[in-house]
Amino acid sequence: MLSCAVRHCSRYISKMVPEVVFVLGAPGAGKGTQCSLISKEYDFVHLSAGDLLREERQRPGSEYGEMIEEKIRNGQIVPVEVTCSLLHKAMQNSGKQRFLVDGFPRNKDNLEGWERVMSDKTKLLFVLFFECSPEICTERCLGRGAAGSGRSDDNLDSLKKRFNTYINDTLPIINHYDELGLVRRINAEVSPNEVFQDVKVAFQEVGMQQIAN
Ligand SMILES: Nc1ncnc2c1ncn2[C@@H]1O[C@H](COP(=O)(O)OP(=O)(O)O)[C@@H](O)[C@H]1O
Ligand SMILES: Nc1ccn([C@@H]2O[C@H](COP(=O)(O)OP(=O)(O)O)[C@@H](O)[C@H]2O)c(=O)n1
Repeated sequence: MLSCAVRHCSRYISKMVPEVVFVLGAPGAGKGTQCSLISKEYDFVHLSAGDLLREERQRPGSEYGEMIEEKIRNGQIVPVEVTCSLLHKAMQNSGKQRFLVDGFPRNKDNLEGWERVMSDKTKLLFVLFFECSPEICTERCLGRGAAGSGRSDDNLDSLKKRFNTYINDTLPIINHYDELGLVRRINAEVSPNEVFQDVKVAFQEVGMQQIAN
């Protein structure tokens, strides 16, 4: 009886595929701010590709530290092998089932790397796309820098390069998911709270319940 229950249970666990929402938008569109709000009200773990890369850059003995710093400062995208492995490890270490993958996939290399390694292991629920003008985004990133973000890329020189990368490399990825009918567009030019009201509707539409407080 017990062994039967264990067999049944392990079959159930092996069927629980981790669920993922990709969170995309220009630098400063408010991805991190919204992910933090979402993870407080929904059972999702926030995994920021940029934060994971910045942590890896700081990790003593990391073989990738210098390469990551150079890419970040120049607004370029780190090779997917590094980023995907950091995301994969963070997912496994969390022991959780639902993830907001913030700032990924950001170019063709990211997309293909994820498809090679992770797409069979996970289920993509949808792509949350925060739409915000370059002017507002630039102002927000400079504000974040002035407020002491300590980020080596919250300056005008890096921002110009980050926007070029966003337009040339990230928008085609968003268009790819749009063609698959997976993109949920959100106006990110209003206050964080107003943005979050629209975000909640997107989560409700895929059947996600808010966590009772
Ligand atoms: N809706 C908003 N209105 C005004 N400022 C915002 C809004 N969302 C975020 N911010 C601010 O803009 C900056 C960038 O936000 P952040 O969430 O870090 O963006 P991203 O993760 O997309 O780079 C932060 O200083 C944040 O406090
Ligand atoms: N998938 C990713 C995400 C971020 N990054 C790097 O990390 C930088 C900062 O990304 P971020 O998501 O933390 O910040 P924003 O540019 O969205 O404000 C990017 O400009 C890239 O250099 C990357 O290489 N690959």
